[in-house]
Amino acid sequence: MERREEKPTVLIVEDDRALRSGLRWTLADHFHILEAETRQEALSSLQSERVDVIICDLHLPPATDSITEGLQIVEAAKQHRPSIPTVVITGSSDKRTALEAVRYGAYGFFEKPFDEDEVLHIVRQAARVRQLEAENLKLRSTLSGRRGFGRLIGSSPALEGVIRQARAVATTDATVLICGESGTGKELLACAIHEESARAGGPFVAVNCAALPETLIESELFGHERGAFTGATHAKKGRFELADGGTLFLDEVGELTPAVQVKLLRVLQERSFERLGGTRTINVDIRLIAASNRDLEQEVEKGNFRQDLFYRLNVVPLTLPPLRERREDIPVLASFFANKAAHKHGLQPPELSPELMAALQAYDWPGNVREMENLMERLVVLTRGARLGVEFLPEKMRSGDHKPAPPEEESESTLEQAVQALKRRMILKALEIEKGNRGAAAKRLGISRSYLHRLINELNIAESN
Ligand SMILES: Nc1ncnc2c1ncn2[C@@H]1O[C@H](COP(=O)(O)OP(=O)(O)OP(=O)(O)O)[C@@H](O)[C@H]1O
Repeated sequence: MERREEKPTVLIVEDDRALRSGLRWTLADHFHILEAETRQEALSSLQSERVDVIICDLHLPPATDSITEGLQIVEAAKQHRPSIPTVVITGSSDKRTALEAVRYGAYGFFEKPFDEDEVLHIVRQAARVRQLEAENLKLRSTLSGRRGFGRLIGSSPALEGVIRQARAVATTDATVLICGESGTGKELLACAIHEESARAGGPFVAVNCAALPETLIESELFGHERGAFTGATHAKKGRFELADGGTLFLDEVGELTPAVQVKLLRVLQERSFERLGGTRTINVDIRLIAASNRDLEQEVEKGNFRQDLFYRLNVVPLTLPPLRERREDIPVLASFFANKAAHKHGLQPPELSPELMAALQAYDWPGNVREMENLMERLVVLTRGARLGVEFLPEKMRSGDHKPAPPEEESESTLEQAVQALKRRMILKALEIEKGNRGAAAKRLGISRSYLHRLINELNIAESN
């Protein structure tokens, strides 16, 4: 398998072709170069490729007269771990915009027409910062001893039972299927299995099958050749190729369309595939871990999921229980996430009051550990104090009687809260009508499947099967 040489990768996001090629020419000796013309193309590269530095024009189509497209790229780059430094390109009379971008989190800027030495210098510095941050992160996770199964906080018999089984399977190459409600830690467990396996030195590539638009899934998974479809301006590796030598984690595998299920089955049988629009057979050496928050056996019975594929995936089944079925883990998780949030926001680790602990213990956690993580961060940020109490808890948790919840619009006081409550209700209704099928629910709501997926995560919506 061909491997990219170890130069840092710079993604140039610029719709002006001449400027782009000038930058490529300036940087190509020292960096591996990727190019994009729009925000969408840039975000897709960020998902599928390792990018170390982004150079980005703030004025990108379709909104070339504003800087919103560029700022959204700066924002997306900040979300990566470690974050990806962005260097923005500005016009000569545009210094205020550049400073605004820096305030927004951009690493630096340069003006057009650009000076080659200056660009090379700033991009080198940005790449160095990224490298240092990556080393720092690695060091921190080694020092805190949280690698592999050590990342999973909790000591309930239920969690320990799953970890025991996972430990046994980690040393093998067997395909694993992890089931559990949304937010129970399926991806974290998959990553831990990878880190404890002989493949730990290879990549761990996670794909959320529900978050990818239906039209893109095949090319995201298997890659495509140049010209394979309109807009395929260059060849691209799929996630299977990117995971070569490591582990591929297919999250929400129950969301795959029948056509992709067939193709996946073939790949699992033969360990080889062709890119979209290609004829060359590509062989990969991967370990597959799949996950689903739906009961796949039921999906097979309903005819939504191929039985042969289910058997291929379900070699070693692991089930992560919901948080309400392992309440012993709640206190330690709450303290862990409170400390983590405090560290992130530069605050002292807070103490958790007994009233808060009692409320956390009594709650049912429909969004599981993810909901807990988000809540603790919110409490830490709002309280900014040495002791976390119940004053900033959502009403439904403070009363201790959260079942059944009151109609949310009535209990929400701001417009934003009411809108969120309405979104949540409509999404739950659509999912119920479509029996949990996210594609159909998205269609019913008139939004894309990936947007629906984002909303489900943002609003901590727990789906029932
Ligand atoms: N036992 C745990 N200890 C520490 N952190 C945890 C634990 N379980 C889950 N988390 C954290 O909770 C969040 C949600 O976990 P994760 O993304 O692995 O859930 P998931 O089951 O894959 O969710 P989804 O089905 O929605 O993709 C992550 O930030 C993860 O690190």
